[in-house]
Amino acid sequence: MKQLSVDVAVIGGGTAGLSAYRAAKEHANRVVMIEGGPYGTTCARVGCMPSKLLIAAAEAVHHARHTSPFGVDVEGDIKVEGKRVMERVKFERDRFVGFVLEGVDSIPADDKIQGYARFVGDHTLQVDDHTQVHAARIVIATGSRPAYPGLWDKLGDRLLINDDVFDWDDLPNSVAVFGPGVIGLELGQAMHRLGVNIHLFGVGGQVGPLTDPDVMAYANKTFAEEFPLMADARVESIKRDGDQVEITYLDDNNETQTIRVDYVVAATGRRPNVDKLGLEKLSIELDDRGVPVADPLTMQTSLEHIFVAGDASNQLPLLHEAADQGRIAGDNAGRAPNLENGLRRSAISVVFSDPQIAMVGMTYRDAQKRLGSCDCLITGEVSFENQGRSRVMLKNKGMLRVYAEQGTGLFIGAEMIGPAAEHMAHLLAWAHQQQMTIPQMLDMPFYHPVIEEGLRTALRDVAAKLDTDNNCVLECVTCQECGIA
Ligand SMILES: Cc1cc2nc3c(=O)[nH]c(=O)nc-3n(C[C@H](O)[C@H](O)[C@H](O)COP(=O)(O)OP(=O)(O)OC[C@H]3O[C@@H](n4cnc5c(N)ncnc54)[C@H](O)[C@@H]3O)c2cc1C
Ligand SMILES: NC(=O)c1ccc[n+]([C@@H]2O[C@H](COP(=O)([O-])OP(=O)(O)OC[C@H]3O[C@@H](n4cnc5c(N)ncnc54)[C@H](O)[C@@H]3O)[C@@H](O)[C@H]2O)c1
Repeated sequence: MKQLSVDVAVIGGGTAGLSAYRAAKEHANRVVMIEGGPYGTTCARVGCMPSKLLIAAAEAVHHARHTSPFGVDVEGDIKVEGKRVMERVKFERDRFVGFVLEGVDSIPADDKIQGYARFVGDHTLQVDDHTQVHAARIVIATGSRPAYPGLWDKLGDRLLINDDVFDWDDLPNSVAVFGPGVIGLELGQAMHRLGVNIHLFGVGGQVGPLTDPDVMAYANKTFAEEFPLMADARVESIKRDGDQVEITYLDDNNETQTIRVDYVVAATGRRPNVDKLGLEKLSIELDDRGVPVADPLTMQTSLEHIFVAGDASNQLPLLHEAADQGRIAGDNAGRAPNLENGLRRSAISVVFSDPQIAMVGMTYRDAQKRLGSCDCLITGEVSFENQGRSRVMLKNKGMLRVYAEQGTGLFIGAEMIGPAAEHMAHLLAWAHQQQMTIPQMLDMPFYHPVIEEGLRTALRDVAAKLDTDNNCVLECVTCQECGIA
């Protein structure tokens, strides 16, 4: 057994791990990064990038099929060649992975250990059966993996996760996607537009990551008009039938329907990879998902020498968060015991569906919890259905709701589905991080004719409800009865 003593060991060589390794190296002499699987990061290999490549192909065919309302007819059949679609997805994906691998190659060989690590002591990691690493500080950056009901394993090779989709050589005929969350919506809609016969099944009516019931209802209706989406599906059975899967469910009219599909894609959420790390051997505080609880500003856990970052932290499983958290965790693991608070940015998330979905700052659910009970939450909204520029471009589907604090007028969050949501979300996230008020946001320039004029309408709507003499927030935050002391 090889024995190594190091200042910092980083478990995981994904986005968070690479970021942590680089940050720790700024302060500590001996830093190692332990990676059990392939290098290249989840984002580039099987996440953000290949999913957006598939979506780009779907957008191309969708545009080609929807020129007629502009008075433009495309002659002849619009053909999707699945093999060429997947060739481009994989070619471009490999290019992105290649850039990551170049970065990994530039790390000295002595700093990289191949194998899966697990704790065998507070400061000791066992890597496969070949190396023991004794580390003064440790960063857990092990990412996450798809989570789905174990019973589905009986579907064998007909059950797929996102990783498998991006390895297809051709597009299949039919797919049932379970989980209309972020991955399910993005992949499901893209496959549908590329000609795959899809059914998307959810539970409890949840669509995307939204928490605002009005925006969620709009999203549900919009996507269900385009392809079969059962957000509250009553699935009675899922069984393998030869090379297909047979699914029986009750439709909205309570009638039994049976479909046969080539594949089931499980997009039912992801779980942090912390369950096989031997954490039970440590006296570390865990949350209800078994994830080490960490201070979001330092990423330090309840054990002062252990830090956590990226999807493994169960905070915000997004790429830019993984990079930020990795930097903070690595920096502090390197400089310990002199920790520094890192920069945590305003929350922003985007679903690359069409229309796009985006959320900024506090969710509606959290805003309601914090301010709703004492009537201090004011909201404004806009529909994009008659919004000038959106209508010009025939992108006039969607709604945006903004949330603010009564009295102060502080902008606290927004949820939306609509055109250019990725860009609007950035404007809003920047305003949120600058702690701007609704009147300050309305003082900013708005060009004409742009989709952002819709945002201005929503801001004016909330501004009309703002009463700056009202000190209800002050009363609310000290209100013992409503539990917000
Ligand atoms: C289909 C899909 C689309 C997505 N799209 C977006 C998007 O558009 N925008 C966005 O912001 N986010 C997106 N995400 C989320 C984003 O990809 C993740 O938040 C991000 O990649 C997480 O990075 P990470 O470093 O935490 O994990 P990873 O990159 O997964 O790295 C973790 C690494 O740890 C290794 N590992 C695990 N256990 C051990 C162990 N015991 N020992 C050693 N090594 C170990 C793994 O092999 C892995 O390489 C998407 C995710 C998916 C699945
Ligand atoms: N554009 C992006 O930024 C992007 C894209 C993809 C993934 N991601 C990240 O990856 C994470 C995981 O994505 P995800 O889509 O797997 O998770 P998710 O939590 O967004 O969605 C899971 C969905 O599956 C549903 N579900 C759970 N069990 C089910 C069952 N048995 N049958 C049917 N539906 C079921 C849930 O109700 C939920 O709607 C996201 O939270 C996000 O952070 C981000």
